[in-house]
Amino acid sequence: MCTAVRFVDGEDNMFFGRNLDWSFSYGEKVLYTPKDYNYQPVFNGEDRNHAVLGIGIVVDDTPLYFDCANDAGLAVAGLNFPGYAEYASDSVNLTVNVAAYEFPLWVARNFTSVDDVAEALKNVTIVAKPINDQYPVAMLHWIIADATRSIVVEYTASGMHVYDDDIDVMTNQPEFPVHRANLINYINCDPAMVKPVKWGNAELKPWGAGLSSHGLPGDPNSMSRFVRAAYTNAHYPNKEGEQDNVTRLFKTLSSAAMIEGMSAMADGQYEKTIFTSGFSANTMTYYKSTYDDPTIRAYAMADFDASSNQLQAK
Ligand SMILES: C[C@H](CCC(=O)NCCS(=O)(=O)O)[C@H]1CC[C@H]2[C@@H]3[C@H](O)C[C@@H]4C[C@H](O)CC[C@]4(C)[C@H]3C[C@H](O)[C@]12C
Repeated sequence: MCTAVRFVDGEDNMFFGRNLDWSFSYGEKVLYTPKDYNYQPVFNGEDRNHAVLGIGIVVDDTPLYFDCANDAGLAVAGLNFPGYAEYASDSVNLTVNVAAYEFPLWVARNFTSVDDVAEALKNVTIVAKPINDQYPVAMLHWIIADATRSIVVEYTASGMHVYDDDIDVMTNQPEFPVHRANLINYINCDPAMVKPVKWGNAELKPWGAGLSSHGLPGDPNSMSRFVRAAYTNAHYPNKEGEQDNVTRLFKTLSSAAMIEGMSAMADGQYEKTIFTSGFSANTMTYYKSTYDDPTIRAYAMADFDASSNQLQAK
């Protein structure tokens, strides 16, 4: 399972991040695509040359991003959506065709705001074309975020769906509107300290903090993680400065992280949070920690060679 969140600090700097929950790593690294990299979209997509920084692998000299952000502060992450995602089997005339594997790169190379992406998506076909035989098409949906808002993009049998994500969270199946509606089941949850009550002659006193959020789901399934991440993200107090906001980002994501042994996949392998990654538009920096190395490491866009035309990995 995967979880993504977005928030802004008091000065409207966006922070965006995700947990990548899976049973194995693909050997992903922090990957920088300079503006002069020769990106050739597979179909008729454009390249407007924004520099891109994120997490991914390089296949056939193409950066395949799991999540990334660009030099304009626009970020995108792909999360599993099997059983619901259904891309077009071939390109469609008179539309902009984007292969599923290049979708995050196409978004980050071309746009400066969520509004611009949402407008462009009105005429986009996402095509089920694998990059090669080794990597089958991944069935995903995406969250796209900037300093103003986030959207969720789902391409299903009924075509393109773009949802305004006013809760700034995404996980996996089912569709975004189901997650959004399910939150109503938890509107009783609240961080306030519960006051003592009387039931008849008995005085009942809380035995500590936390009772008012009783019922918040603690299990790792996708709908429960959505509720938990939404609750944590919405109630975390505003913070000032880079360090406290990066802490906020990683702590919020840790509330929905998967611990090895909690949940097995169909093949019997346990899912775990392989890595947590995040982007600060405040300092244009990517951050990453892994399951085995929880140290949060920083990768500033400025530390890569912007004048090169070569992909750079760290
Ligand atoms: C497995 C990852 C999603 C994690 C997730 O959402 N887990 C949920 C588990 S569950 O189903 O809900 O149980 C996804 C996110 C991004 C994906 C990768 C990116 O899309 C980039 C390429 C795309 C290629 O088509 C396949 C390899 C790949 C390298 C993908 C492998 C895998 O599908 C990734 C890594």
